[in-house]
Amino acid sequence: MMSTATASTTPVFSVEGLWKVFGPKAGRVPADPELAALDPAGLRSRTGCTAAVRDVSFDVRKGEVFVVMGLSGSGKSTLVRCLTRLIEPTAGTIAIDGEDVRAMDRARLRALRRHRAAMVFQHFGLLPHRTVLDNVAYGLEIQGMGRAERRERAAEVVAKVGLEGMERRRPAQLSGGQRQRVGLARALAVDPEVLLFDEPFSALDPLIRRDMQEEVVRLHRDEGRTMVFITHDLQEALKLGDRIALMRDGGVVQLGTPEEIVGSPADDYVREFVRDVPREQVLTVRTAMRPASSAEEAATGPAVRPDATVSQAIEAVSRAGSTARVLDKGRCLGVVDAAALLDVVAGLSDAGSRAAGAARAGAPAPAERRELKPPTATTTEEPV
Ligand SMILES: Nc1ncnc2c1ncn2[C@@H]1O[C@H](COP(=O)(O)OP(=O)(O)OP(=O)(O)O)[C@@H](O)[C@H]1O
Repeated sequence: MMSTATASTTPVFSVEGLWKVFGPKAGRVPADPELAALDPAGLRSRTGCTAAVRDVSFDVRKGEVFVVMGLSGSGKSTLVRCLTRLIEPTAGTIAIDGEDVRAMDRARLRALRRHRAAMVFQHFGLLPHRTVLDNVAYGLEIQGMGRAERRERAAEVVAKVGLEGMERRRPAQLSGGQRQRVGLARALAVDPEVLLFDEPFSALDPLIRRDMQEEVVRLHRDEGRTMVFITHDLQEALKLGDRIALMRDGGVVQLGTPEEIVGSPADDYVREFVRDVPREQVLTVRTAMRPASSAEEAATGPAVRPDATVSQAIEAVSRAGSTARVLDKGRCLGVVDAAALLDVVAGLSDAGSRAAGAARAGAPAPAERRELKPPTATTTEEPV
């Protein structure tokens, strides 16, 4: 998504050294370095325990979509349920807006789940005998809001998620996608600070799934809502995530933007995970950019934005038949040419190989290149 620049760095959730261990005397596992270092099979045979979340630390920043991705059993649901203590953590700290979640009493926890961090589940959790409107109003009802006011508020949210006209239907009279919209509307109705999604779209057929993903993108763009989104689907993660935490065996193997995960995988596991991703659709032109070689090159050719994908730049370069300029607020940051863009598609563009290529050609390595001041040019043109 393009919204990273607008997300501030204030954390909504701040998680440090979090563990969730299932099994007998679970608490001894994080406390004992020898047990904590065992692999899943070793831990199970020594202790009978499973570390569903092992020593995980991250922040969820205000306004971002934070995706937790990983294969089945990697610990995604357990991790996200620990955030509001739907599952009780074994060790570590969790704060929401600086407040210690593990120190909250029952009343405070209830308020956290009702007002501050609402969960949207895969299986909707709708009440079958209630209408759409009353399902959406449910969260407001348990907050103690009066009937007229909550129905008015619910009607607004129902319209917002595209269910206008269906207010009086019951869940059984809706399609899967429509039911998921009701679930989403119910979470939104309480106007939570953060929305937590547990694989909400995995049961939907692909077209409806895409609709719902776009709904999430729209909500994020229009309302700047903070979201934590669990998925095992890489495409979904790349599409929705400002940042992605990739989990394996309870740990986070890499945390980064889609571009960082696809462009600089942390290890072979991540590399294998992202192998089939069309790189040009995820990596931005910054990956392929070099300083303009002349004032003329900085002043001519089609313009692209710094967050344009390589694929968009390829289109611009092909149409124009020339190098494209990367423009940010009228300033030329650098240029991209067809050869560098093709390198990205071919997977030859990671920092290591570019540095090696540059050294072979006797040119400065990328890190040094950034020191060079490219010729700048100002223009009023609108980049693609
Ligand atoms: N209540 C439990 N008791 C024992 N083990 C559990 C319990 N809940 C989860 N686990 C184990 O913890 C690990 C992580 O499970 P979790 O459900 O968090 O994974 P997930 O990534 O969300 O998987 P999925 O995508 O299949 O939902 C798994 O090995 C699972 O078997």
